[in-house]
Amino acid sequence: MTQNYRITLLPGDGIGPEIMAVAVDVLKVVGKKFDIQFEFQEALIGGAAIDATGEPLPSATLDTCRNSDAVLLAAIGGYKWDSLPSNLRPEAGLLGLRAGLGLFANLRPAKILPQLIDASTLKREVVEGVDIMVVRELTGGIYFGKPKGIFATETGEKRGVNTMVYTESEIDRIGRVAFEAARKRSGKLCSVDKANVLEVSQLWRDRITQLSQEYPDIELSHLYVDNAAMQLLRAPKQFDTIVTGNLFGDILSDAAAMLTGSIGMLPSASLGAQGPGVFEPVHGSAPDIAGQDKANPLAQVLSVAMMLRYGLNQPEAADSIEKAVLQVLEQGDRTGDIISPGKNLLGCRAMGNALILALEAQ
Ligand SMILES: NC(=O)C1=CN([C@@H]2O[C@H](COP(=O)(O)OP(=O)(O)OC[C@H]3O[C@@H](n4cnc5c(N)ncnc54)[C@H](O)[C@@H]3O)[C@@H](O)[C@H]2O)C=CC1
Ligand SMILES: CC(C)CC(=O)C(=O)O
Ligand SMILES: [Mg+2]
Repeated sequence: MTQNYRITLLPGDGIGPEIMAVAVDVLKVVGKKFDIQFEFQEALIGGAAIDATGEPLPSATLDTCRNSDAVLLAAIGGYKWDSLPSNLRPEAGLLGLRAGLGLFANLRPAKILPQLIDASTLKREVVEGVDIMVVRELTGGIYFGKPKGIFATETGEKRGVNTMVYTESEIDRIGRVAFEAARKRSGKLCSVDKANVLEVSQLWRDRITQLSQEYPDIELSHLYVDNAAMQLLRAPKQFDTIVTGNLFGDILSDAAAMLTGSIGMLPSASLGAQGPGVFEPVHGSAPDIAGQDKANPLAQVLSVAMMLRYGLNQPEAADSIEKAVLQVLEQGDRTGDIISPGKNLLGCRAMGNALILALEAQ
């Protein structure tokens, strides 16, 4: 029986529309292959939404997303909107989407693919076999805490303020996601915080430690975030699942990306307790290469695979996409972000075409 899904597409800004076009082509082919019917509805977010409506997240966009089975987001942001007040910037649209859909858990896998071992800036023996899952809290912490703003002091000097806040329940719910993820993987969980300095991190560490009593089969460790950043580059294979707050997870997942060869390879899934998830690359809108057909669409395409696996329960279709990605890499196809002497340098569109051929040939 044909399965029907309504997918909201949020292409956003910069390279967003270029990589989204590839993702949609891939979904159409996968739909035919697995007898899945996708109904696409496109909506505005970020700079594109600001230009059209004056707001980074029009309420119509949130309604469209809520009224769908899954949301596929590319990226938002760009130089054009950088001087707007923070509540009107494209990034506010992204944060509003995450909060509006209650997407507190962001899963960011960083796995080195055998074909890309020599594309990492780290030595082969350091990265070979790396397979990390960063579980990042996504709707709390310093990106959402209050007070926030730029205020004038009594002397008239400006003072910028953001506040890192976590409640016990926010820590517990992301902690549970991470312990469960670790249980499905190798049973090791590392919690990353800054408990030597921040009270919010002391609470984080206490709660995660407390929670570990419910998961006696999971080996829990704790690291301060500065050490964790260093360890990720020194000996990344010591990590399996990492759980951390919003800001630390944002930074550590970009660092983890470079273990895999390029940030253009890393997908993510943003999930809540119920309702549609948002599936999006880890990277941003790459304004430096936008409109030049240079973007790597693979993080977006692998986010489609995460959507099929985690959002729509279509694991075979997800497997098929991941297999096609391995196939194009195996045949030597590379976009310019991946260090690859002697390989076929392709643009975004051509990489998409190669993927389609690989899917059709399966
Ligand atoms: N989820 C989102 O929509 C995110 C949006 N942003 C926004 O994106 C804009 C640019 O931010 P940046 O700090 O430059 O981060 P970025 O991730 O957009 O780019 C960093 C570097 O990686 C390269 N890169 C990123 N994705 C690539 C891809 N798929 N293929 C090839 N190269 C790729 C870029 O060309 C750039 O040199 C900003 O406005 C920022 O706020 C940043 C991160 C996440
Ligand atoms: C614009 C940021 C809030 C988004 C980001 O960097 C991310 O989610 O990785
Ligand atoms: Mg980021």
